[in-house]
Amino acid sequence: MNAAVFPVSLAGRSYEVRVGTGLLAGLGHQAGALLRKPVVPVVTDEIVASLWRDTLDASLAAVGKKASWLVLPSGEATKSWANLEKVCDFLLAEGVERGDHIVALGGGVIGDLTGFAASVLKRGCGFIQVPTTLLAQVDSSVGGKTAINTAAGKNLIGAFHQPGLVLADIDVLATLPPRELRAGYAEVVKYGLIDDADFFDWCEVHGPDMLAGDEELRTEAVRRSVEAKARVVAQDERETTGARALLNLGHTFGHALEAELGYSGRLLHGEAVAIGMVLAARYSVRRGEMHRQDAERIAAHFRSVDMIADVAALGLDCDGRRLADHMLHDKKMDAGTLPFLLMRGIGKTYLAKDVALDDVAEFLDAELKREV
Ligand SMILES: NC(=O)c1ccc[n+]([C@@H]2O[C@H](COP(=O)([O-])OP(=O)(O)OC[C@H]3O[C@@H](n4cnc5c(N)ncnc54)[C@H](O)[C@@H]3O)[C@@H](O)[C@H]2O)c1
Ligand SMILES: O=C(O)C(=O)C[C@@H](O)[C@H](O)[C@H](O)COP(=O)(O)O
Ligand SMILES: [Zn+2]
Repeated sequence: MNAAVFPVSLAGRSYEVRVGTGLLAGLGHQAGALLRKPVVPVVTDEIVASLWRDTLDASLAAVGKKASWLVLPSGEATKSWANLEKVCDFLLAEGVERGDHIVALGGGVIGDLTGFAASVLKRGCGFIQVPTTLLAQVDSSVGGKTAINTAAGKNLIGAFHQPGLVLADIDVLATLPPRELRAGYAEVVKYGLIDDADFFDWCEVHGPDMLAGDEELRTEAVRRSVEAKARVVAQDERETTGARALLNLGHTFGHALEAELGYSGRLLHGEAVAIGMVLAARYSVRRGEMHRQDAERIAAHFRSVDMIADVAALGLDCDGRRLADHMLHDKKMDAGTLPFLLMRGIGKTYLAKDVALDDVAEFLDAELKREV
């Protein structure tokens, strides 16, 4: 076992994010006293269960415990009211008490859903995030945003509820399909675009090898991302000062694309965010705030790792107004105005409060027709 530890420090509380290898196999020891009872409720999805269930069972057996499993379907549609009920009923049947910690083993879908269930179960019980996708390791398992989707939009029902521990095991990424790795990579690149131009340079140099499987580079990508996220969350846990909103770069555009496609799996969250960040950059160019070369450098980087950079390439059957209308549900909406994360350059993201949605709709019309 080999791990680095990153504390997430919040007002009066903190928890550890451990990044390394052998963490799932050592989960029983890693979680220690957080697991108070002989039976540990674990929520996961079908694909993760087929690959990693035995490893977790063995890790609990090593400390004289056993898992009780709830296995849900894989995919974004699982973040639903119906599954929230299922998880809560499962936890109640397992007799979970407030002081217990349940385990979320999976990607962002399982982490968001299980974390939300933990936030409402008896008004809040503990949970341990064991993220198994790159996206969940670099982003969703850290920071306590939990949620489900509704017909009206992404993550509209949820809570801030921090985990008691996060175990990001690089070993489990070995079974992740390339498309899922690339989707998670978008959130890695995001940290460079927000406020760390050197990290964006690192991504340009090392991103392809990291995606191809280099374990040291994967560890470095996860560590740097977790450090960046922990720093932001410590400043603004509940997204009230504007600091945490920076983590939403590309998401207003991206969530609109996900909503338009109905969480069908045609576009993964990270894929939508990659296109969304290119749109944010190009919209910043339109406002005269960013050099066109910088925006196109971002698009070129995503293309270089076989990701879609241009919304036009999706061939959507909608106009800019329709996408802009999805944005009316964005949680950043404040007194009828929607703040946007825009860029003054790579690593220079800021929250703009003077954006007119009509102008965004017009911009999107042009982007939807861009020649690609
Ligand atoms: N809470 C947050 O701060 C936050 C941050 C970013 C994203 N999110 C949310 O996270 C979700 C996306 O997460 P995701 O990309 O992890 O998707 P996901 O959870 O659907 O996982 C992606 C796919 O990979 C499979 N999988 C997971 N681990 C695997 C492994 N080790 N080997 C093989 N297959 C594996 C899953 O079964 C699934 O099919 C979205 O709902 C998004 O809104 C939340
Ligand atoms: O942690 C955050 O804050 C983020 O915004 C991280 C995002 O990558 C993530 O997709 C988040 O769930 C989006 O939040 P939302 O508030 O726009 O639903
Ligand atoms: Zn995201």
